[in-house]
Amino acid sequence: MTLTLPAPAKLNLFLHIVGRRPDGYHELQTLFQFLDYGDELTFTLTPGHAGVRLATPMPGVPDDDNLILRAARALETRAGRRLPGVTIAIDKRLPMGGGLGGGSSDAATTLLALNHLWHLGLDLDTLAGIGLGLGADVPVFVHGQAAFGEGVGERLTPAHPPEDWFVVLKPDCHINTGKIFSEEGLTRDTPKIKIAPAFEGDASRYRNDCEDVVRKLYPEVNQSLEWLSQFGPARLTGTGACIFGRFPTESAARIIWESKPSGITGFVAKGVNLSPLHKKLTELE
Ligand SMILES: C[C@](O)(CO)[C@H](O)COP(=O)(O)OP(=O)(O)OC[C@H]1O[C@@H](n2ccc(N)nc2=O)[C@H](O)[C@@H]1O
Ligand SMILES: Nc1ncnc2c1ncn2[C@@H]1O[C@H](COP(=O)(O)OP(=O)(O)OP(=O)(O)O)[C@@H](O)[C@H]1O
Repeated sequence: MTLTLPAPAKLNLFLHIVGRRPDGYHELQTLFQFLDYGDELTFTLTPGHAGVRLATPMPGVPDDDNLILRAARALETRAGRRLPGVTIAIDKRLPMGGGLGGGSSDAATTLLALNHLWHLGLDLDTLAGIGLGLGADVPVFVHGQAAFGEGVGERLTPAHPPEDWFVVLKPDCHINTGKIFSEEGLTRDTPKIKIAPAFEGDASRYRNDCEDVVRKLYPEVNQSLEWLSQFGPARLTGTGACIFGRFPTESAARIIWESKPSGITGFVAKGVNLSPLHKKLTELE
């Protein structure tokens, strides 16, 4: 049996750092929305062969560190019994370390796919709990609904931001999340907002507290933000390196995309409040 499922990107439409936990992790307030663009994972049951293996290893990521295998193993441990073998092939489209949550999304898709194929019957809260052990962004991908995130992003309240179109640009640099969170100059004391539906539709109030530090350290990001800002508000997602601009229609987004400076990669995609993963799983039922 074979199952092919999407692992979509996320955007942090805004990202406020509101404090720091005793363990050093930063407390955030963020608005997550999914994009109808991402990786694609194909799961094939191999009952004759025990174990989980990757059919397409990822350059630069040893298999044992790959969040896909780590998610599968965490699920096996939770099940506490021998499960049919599975081979996982990956069509990797999301840039790594881009702030689009690619690795976390791959992990969430793996948790949901194997829960289905292995007939484990675990609910989304349980899967999100397992996912949180793999990364702070995994729970939102497991739940599959646009959401306000608090804590490190694991306390989620469903949200309904406008489903606009985005130009996403990937400046030519790699940003390590841990490095940004350890920068001295990072804003860490943004006052907590009372999370209100009025805030989610008001894009003029969206801000990313990592942006100033990232602009200073990575001139490529600064230049891309300056360029995209000519056409409307442009923001960093996560700790970067990707940035996004919001447009009301696909054609408006494509016109800007076509005129981007040479040497910048990226894509055009629609913001969606139901994850394409959950849409596909519902269609399978
Ligand atoms: C920036 C976001 O993408 C926003 O959605 C996420 O908070 C990042 O979450 P993530 O990718 O799971 O982050 P990780 O790769 O686990 O974090 C790497 C490092 O960044 C720091 N880190 C991360 C998240 C957080 N809320 N506070 C932190 O201080 C920690 O030192 C951690 O060891
Ligand atoms: N399946 C995977 N896909 C991508 N990266 C992975 C995967 N498994 C492990 N990694 C590791 O995780 C790191 C971060 O990758 P990812 O693409 O999730 O970053 P990101 O988009 O910045 O995520 P976030 O927004 O959650 O910080 C990579 O540099 C890589 O070493």
